[in-house]
Order: sequence, then C-alpha cells, then structure tokens
Amino acid sequence: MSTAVSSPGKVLLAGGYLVLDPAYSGVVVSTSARFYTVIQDLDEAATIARAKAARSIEIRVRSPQFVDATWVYVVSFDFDGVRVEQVADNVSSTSTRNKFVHLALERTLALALEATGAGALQNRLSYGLDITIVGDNDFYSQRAQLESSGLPPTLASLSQLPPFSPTGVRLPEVHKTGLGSSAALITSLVSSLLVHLSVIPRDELVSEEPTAGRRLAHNLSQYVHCLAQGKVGSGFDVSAAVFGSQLYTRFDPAVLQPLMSDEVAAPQPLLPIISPENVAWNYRIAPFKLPPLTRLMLADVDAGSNTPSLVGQVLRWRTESSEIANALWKTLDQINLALSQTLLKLSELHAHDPKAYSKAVKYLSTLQAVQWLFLNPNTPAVEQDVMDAFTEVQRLSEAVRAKMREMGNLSGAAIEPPEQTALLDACVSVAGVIGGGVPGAGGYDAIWLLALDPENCPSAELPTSRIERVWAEWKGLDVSPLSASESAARGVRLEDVAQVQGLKALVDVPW
Ligand SMILES: Nc1ncnc2c1ncn2[C@@H]1O[C@H](COP(=O)(O)OP(=O)(O)OP(=O)(O)O)[C@@H](O)[C@H]1O
Ligand SMILES: C[C@@](O)(CCOP(=O)(O)O)CC(=O)O
Repeated sequence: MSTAVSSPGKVLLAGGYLVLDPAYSGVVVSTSARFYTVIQDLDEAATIARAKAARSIEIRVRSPQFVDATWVYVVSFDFDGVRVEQVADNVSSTSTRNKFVHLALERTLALALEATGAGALQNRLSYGLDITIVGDNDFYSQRAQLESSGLPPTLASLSQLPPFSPTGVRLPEVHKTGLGSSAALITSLVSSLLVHLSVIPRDELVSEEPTAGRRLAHNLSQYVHCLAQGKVGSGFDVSAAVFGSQLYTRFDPAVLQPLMSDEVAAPQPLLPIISPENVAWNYRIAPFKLPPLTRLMLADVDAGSNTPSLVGQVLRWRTESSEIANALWKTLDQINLALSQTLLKLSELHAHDPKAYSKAVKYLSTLQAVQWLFLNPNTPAVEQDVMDAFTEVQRLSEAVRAKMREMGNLSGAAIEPPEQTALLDACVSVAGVIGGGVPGAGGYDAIWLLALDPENCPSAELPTSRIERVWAEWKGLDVSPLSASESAARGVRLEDVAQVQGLKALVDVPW
C-alpha cells in the first residue's frame, strides 16, 4: 500500500501586505515546482516484531535531499487519544527535531482518529509508516550545486541537475528561494496522510474541484502550518498549495484561535473546527490563471530579507499613519484587481480567437513595451484588442511597483530597494516582457517577470532568452534563475511514483 501526493509552491504577484487584511485579495500563482510526499507501509519483519513487542507503531520520515534528515516517531493510543513521540535515540547531535513534520503527523493522526475511529486507524497504521519527503530543486538555491559542477547559473544548467538534487547541508542551513517550501511540505504531508489513512477518498485529489476532502486538507494544512510557524499568517501559500493559482481572500484567524495552543496533545476535538462544514472558514478563492503564450520567469536574488521584520515595519506604519495607509491600500487594491481582471481577459480573448491572439503575441514579442503604444493603425480589431490588453497589463504592473515602492518609502521597509528597482527596470525594458515585480513581501529575495512566449520562435529570439542574458550579465545583484513557471495542474494532487522522474529511486533506497 503506497500513497504519493504532491503540492505546488507559490508566487504572490500582487497583494503583498494587503492580503493580510480580509478586505483585500492577493493574486497568487502556483508553481510547477512541487513538494512530494510518498507514504508506504513499513513491512520489514524486524520492525513489525519490534513494534509488536513494544506495543507501539513506528513512523519513519526522511528527507533525502538533506544531511541528517531522518526522524523516527512512535505512535501510541491511550484514553486521551493518539500520541506521536520522536524516538529518543533519534534526537541526537546529528539528527534534529522537525517541528513541521512532527506537528503534521500528530495533528493529522488526531483528526483521523476522530474521523475514522480508533479501530480503523490502528488497522491502517498496523505495519507502521515509511514516509519520504522531497521538494523540486527550485525550492532551494542551486548556486552551490551549479558552481561545483562548473555550470553557469542558467535555465539550461538547471535542467542538467538531477531531480531532487542533494543540497549537501542540514535543513536549517539551506538557502530557500521563497517558493513556500513549508506550506507545500505541510500540504503534501497532511494530504497524503489523510488519503493513506482513508479520511478522504483518493478521487478527491484527482479531480481539481474544491471537494469536501480537498477543503478538509486545506483547513488542516492551514492549522498545522500556523501552529508550526507560531502565528496565523494570511495563508495564501497553503491555499495555493491546495487549490492552485487563484485570487485569494484570507480567512478570519479567529477560526483557529481555540486550537493555537502549542500543547503536545490537542486539548479539544479538532474535527468540529477543522471540518469544511464549519462556516467560520470564510476564506474566498476565485479562479485565476496567467494568459496563454506567456511565461512566468522567476529569479532568486542572493541577498535575502527577513519577511517577518518587513511585515512588522509595514503594519506598524499602517497603524500609526492609518489615513495615508488606508488610502494607499485602497488605490493599490484597485490596481491589483484591474491587473488580475486584465490578465483573465487575455485568456478570454485567446479562447475567442486563438489565431489572432497568437499573431498579436508574436508581433509584440519583438518590441519593447514602450513601443506597444505606437502600433500600425491597420491592425485588425481582434488583434488590436489583444495588444491593448497586454499594454494595459504592462501599465498596471508598473503601477503596482510604483505603489509598492511608495509603501516602502513611507513605512521605511525595503520592499523594492534601489538595487531591485535597477534590475527590474532593465528586465521590463527587454522586448517582449509584459511586466514584473518583487513577489510577496518584496525585499532582496526574488523577482518575477511575465514574458510573451510566442509559438514557433527560435529559442535565441524568445523574450525569455533575452531576459536570461540580462540576468547573466547583471552586476548589481547575484541573480540566479529558477526553472519553475506556472503549474498546469491546480493544487494538491495524487501522483504515480513511477511517473515522477527520480522519485522511485529515492523511495526505494533502504533505510
Ligand atoms: N524537504 C523538507 N523536508 C522536511 N522538512 C522541510 C523540508 N523543507 C522544509 N521543511 C520544513 O520547513 C521549515 C522551513 O519553514 P519556513 O516557514 O522557515 O520556510 P518558508 O517560509 O516556507 O520558506 P520559503 O518560502 O523560502 O520556501 C524547515 O525548518 C523544516 O521544518
Ligand atoms: C507580506 C505577506 O502579505 C506576503 C509574504 O509573501 P512571501 O512569503 O514574501 O512570498 C505576508 C502574508 O500574506 O502572510
């Protein structure tokens, strides 16, 4: 019996800071970079004999991309419910604790106990569990791997690295890229356990509909993620990991307050609060996707910023200068909404006339956005509509940047610091680039760009290749591309291990 589940990473294109407030929404794109959790029954005779002798059940978790990343737990049942404890000799100087993994196991088993009953849960766990967790290379900086292989930081080099490449370091030392590793990890682990323990049917993670099972996985993942991070954030990262690209409006954090104590065992039943039937889960998700024949480009900027301290600075300023801040929030929200609506309109224009759309993309891809306003007056109306919409996206994404810079200047937080401004200005002036910005909280972490991706175009002439050349030559910051683009699949999904390149080999390695 084996279960494999993956969930995507995220990029918040617009709505950073605003999305913390339920009055505003964020434009969230889920990435092709995914986290995978594979659960198998532990079937070695010795383990079973040991477990029987100890009258306990063993769960082994490993993250083969990291040094000393194995965690062994024992599960026991008592009148209080189910306990999950890390095996003492596993907590040595080399092997550490992993709060995220531990809480995901503990709270998911507690919920499974309530949902299926002790007998069914003990039955499903009777052989113990062997869990392997891996994340696509994009979640972690690959600079060191590229350097040690003598490869330049390009998309072509990244494609030469093995899937789930070892990072060579322990988890706390890894350089993350901001794609939301912990949210994707928690979502894939929680969802795979819910399926493996028969709390939700497998089919619910095959269809992309927001079924009750998927919503249960969402609520439980949000809860575990908040508990592990020690705070209730906006939750857009978990929502992207579960439902895919979307316009996200947060839930009222009050729903989780009764469960936010960090006690080992949950003091009260989880299901009444976590259940998708609980109307206090008032998050809203509206469909969103990037337009056809465009490509999201991401780059990691090797300087790094501390998101919580940026958030602290901005929110403090918002409280102190509420009148100016609220006016800024309102204007920025209107621009963000217009941006998302114009991007969605482009998908409609494509559906209406794919040929005219493709011609318009091909034409614009050869010109800088500043030249898009001065087009041939004889352009057919349908193509002109497409070009007008792309021109509008370009204008709006520059307007978002300007307002985010204003937020940074007024609050004193380095949201789009001058080095990032110089880099983004150079990138958005490349022919065929539609727009860009600093994702999420901004700072020195990363940039996103949206480029036209015309059909049948020689690779060297693609806007994406031009962007790569700018990045390769950039001196102001150390820019390293990520290979991820937008995820074609919507959110968390069931996987066939054999179909995911490199996964089976890692899962089959004996302990
Ligand atoms: N491959 C993995 N295996 C097990 N645990 C992991 C793995 N990757 C991340 N984690 C867990 O997630 C924690 C990092 O969470 P944190 O909230 O600091 O990152 P994040 O904000 O999601 O980062 P980013 O958005 O840059 O990916 C790690 O300390 C670890 O507990
Ligand atoms: C600033 C904030 O709105 C976005 C942070 O996004 P990111 O982790 O920088 O991608 C915080 C949040 O929504 O939890």
